[in-house]
Amino acid sequence: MIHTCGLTRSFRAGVETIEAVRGLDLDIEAGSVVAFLGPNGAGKTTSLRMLTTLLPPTSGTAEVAGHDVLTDPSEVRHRIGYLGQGNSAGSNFRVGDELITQGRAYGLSRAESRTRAERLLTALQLEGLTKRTVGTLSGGQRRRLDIAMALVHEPELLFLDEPTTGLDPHSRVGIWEHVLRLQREFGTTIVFTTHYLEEADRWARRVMVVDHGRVIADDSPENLKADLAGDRIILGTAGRSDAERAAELARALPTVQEVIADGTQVRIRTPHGDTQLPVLLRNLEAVGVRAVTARLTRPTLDDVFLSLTGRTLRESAGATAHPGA
Ligand SMILES: Nc1ncnc2c1ncn2[C@@H]1O[C@H](COP(=O)(O)OP(=O)(O)OP(=O)(O)O)[C@@H](O)[C@H]1O
Repeated sequence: MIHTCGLTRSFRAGVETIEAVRGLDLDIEAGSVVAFLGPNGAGKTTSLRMLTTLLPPTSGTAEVAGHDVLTDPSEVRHRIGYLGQGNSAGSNFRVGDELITQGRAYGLSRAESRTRAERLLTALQLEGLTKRTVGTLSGGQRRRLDIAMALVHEPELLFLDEPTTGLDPHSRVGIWEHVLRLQREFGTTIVFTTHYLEEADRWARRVMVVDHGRVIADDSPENLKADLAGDRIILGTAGRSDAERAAELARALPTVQEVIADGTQVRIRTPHGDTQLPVLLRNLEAVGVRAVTARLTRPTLDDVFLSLTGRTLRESAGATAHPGA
């Protein structure tokens, strides 16, 4: 559905050249749900804008929904839906009319536009608001209308740039449930950007971690967390010598990534904490060492970002990426 090769975009800002996207190579299959996750300025929006034909690349190629973004932009646009950051429909129109007009703009007949508008309003639970003017909607309702607008021409591929930023947690979950239901129903490919780690983790099947214009990791959230961060087991023991003995036994376990004995505590990093913890407890018991406490914590995508870059995404928030070279 998306194939890019060496996609690059730089901007000139005075004497400075900002390399916003540096050689993006992508292969995204139809029906995927893919998240671009990265700090401010990482190049997520610039990537989406190139893929949606809104911004020409400096170099490289991109084929989206079977068409080249540079030589066939209108074919691409007919096949995709795009929800930009902070989009919002005009405020004086009624919700239903707004959607019908959008359908007409895509060349649908009035009857077809109306049918699709009704179906989308129902799917996005906006049917009770058809006659309301857009300006009276809440933030979450307005964002759902924006999504309906991006879907009215039944695109094969939907790009969502920070679809839930600024919404309350309840509305955020609601929006994702709607989008993913549509995805299941129509097989739409979804590509989205987000700052919310938990959204990428929960809703995407594939996460591309972006930093300084490059993809630095690309896998399912589960694999990223297991391979790059690992679970943490924290054992409390009755004394230092018990902790040292426990650390020795932990190091002997297969696939353990890191073991630190710190006073009476032992911290263990492993990709399979849930299966390693009972084994470790059994091994401890066999040598007469008692764990006073045992805790298993699962990693987050922020732990993944930390292990890749030495920074947390939260630390990076607000920093604009101008890496220089
Ligand atoms: N029109 C422009 N002119 C100059 N620099 C730009 C322009 N658009 C983007 N940039 C720069 O390119 C880099 C990447 O920006 P981009 O908006 O793609 O990042 P992002 O990952 O989407 O960030 P955010 O999460 O804050 O939206 C940043 O350093 C940004 O300042």
